[in-house]
Amino acid sequence: MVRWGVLSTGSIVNDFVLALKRTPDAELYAVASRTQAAADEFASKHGFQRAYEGYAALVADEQVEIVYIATPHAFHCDNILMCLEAGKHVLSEKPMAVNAQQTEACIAKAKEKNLFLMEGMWTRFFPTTRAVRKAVTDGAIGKVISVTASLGFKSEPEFNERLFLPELAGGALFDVGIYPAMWISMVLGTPQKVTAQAVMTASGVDSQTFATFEYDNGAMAHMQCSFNGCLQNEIVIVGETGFIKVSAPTQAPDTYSITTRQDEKFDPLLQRGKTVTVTTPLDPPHYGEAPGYNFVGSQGFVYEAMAVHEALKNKWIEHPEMPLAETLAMAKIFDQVRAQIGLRYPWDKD
Ligand SMILES: NC(=O)C1=CN([C@@H]2O[C@H](COP(=O)(O)OP(=O)(O)OC[C@H]3O[C@@H](n4cnc5c(N)ncnc54)[C@H](OP(=O)(O)O)[C@@H]3O)[C@@H](O)[C@H]2O)C=CC1
Ligand SMILES: O=C1OC[C@@H](O)[C@H](O)[C@H]1O
Repeated sequence: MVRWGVLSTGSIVNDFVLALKRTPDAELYAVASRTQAAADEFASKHGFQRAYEGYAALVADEQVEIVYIATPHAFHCDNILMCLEAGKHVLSEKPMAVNAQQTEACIAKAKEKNLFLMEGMWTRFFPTTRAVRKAVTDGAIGKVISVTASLGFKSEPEFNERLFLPELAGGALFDVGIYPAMWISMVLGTPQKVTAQAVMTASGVDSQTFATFEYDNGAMAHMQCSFNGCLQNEIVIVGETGFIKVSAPTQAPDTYSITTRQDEKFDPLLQRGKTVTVTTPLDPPHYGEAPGYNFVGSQGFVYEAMAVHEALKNKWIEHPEMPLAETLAMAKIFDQVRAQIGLRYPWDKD
């Protein structure tokens, strides 16, 4: 069994824990909150054995093997370092940290302590994502020339204040932009050049950011994220001999289609070819019909939790499907995007 501890009692921890209950070999051991009352309530709702006031108290518990961190973005780095220092493996919600310098510090500490660390890019472990990655790697659509990826929804401070507060590292880029950015990164790797534009809120975070990634091999990608409205929420990967579309919700995908040249009659201008659509239903299968979850597709956290268990069993300090180098590379790209769009947080130096 893997003894899990979770930091915070917020919206996503609820969903993660519901999925953990369905993950083989997961033991819901401890929860910590800023207040004892919230920790107690969460523990009794979900059946945790220990409930702690303060994150440090949970981290001091020797029985905890791995900690799932789901605090606001601004605290991830401190939380991760505290856990690693105490000898705990860590799964941190996205983004791992709020700039490249912090991300580097977290990765260095994990390596120093020989402990597992991963940014919670749960999308990576869905069967659909894995199938798309394999199709691209196997050359099903030929050399990739472009990726367009978007994720956006209408949000207001009333929905969740943290999304709009600079002191919590709010903004669309970190909250949702990281999903399309990581889809692009999975397919094309790290871009050589990035150009970005944004719409800013009165509170000083980005409510919408669009960025273009350019690659030395001639490929290009476009990333869109928004709190101002529902974007297409689709991934389109175009290769020289076909294309792949991943349907919404692309952060928790269950469906993709692949269109390839069927034969000599393929007409590129008509975009017709042989299209195969593949759906891998979640369990429970339907979006919006998973009782108790706050977010669509959260049943799919099982895949991420299983990947973490696989890593721990094999004594890996990182998972090959969401490697630390990729997290760091994207943190560096996001530093550039933030500089270009003027997204500054209180701790940023001039
Ligand atoms: N993978 C996914 O699908 C999703 C991932 N996320 C990620 O999860 C993380 C948390 O998001 P979410 O659950 O929506 O956030 P919430 O605002 O719902 O919860 C955050 C929790 O962090 C704790 N916290 C500690 N310090 C503060 C502070 N100063 N202000 C507010 N809360 C604080 C609180 O728990 P307590 O009081 O118990 O200590 C709070 O409940 C983020 O990294 C986010 O990007 C979010 C949604 C979906
Ligand atoms: O990761 C996330 O996915 C769903 C969004 O609603 C949420 O704000 C974000 O943190």
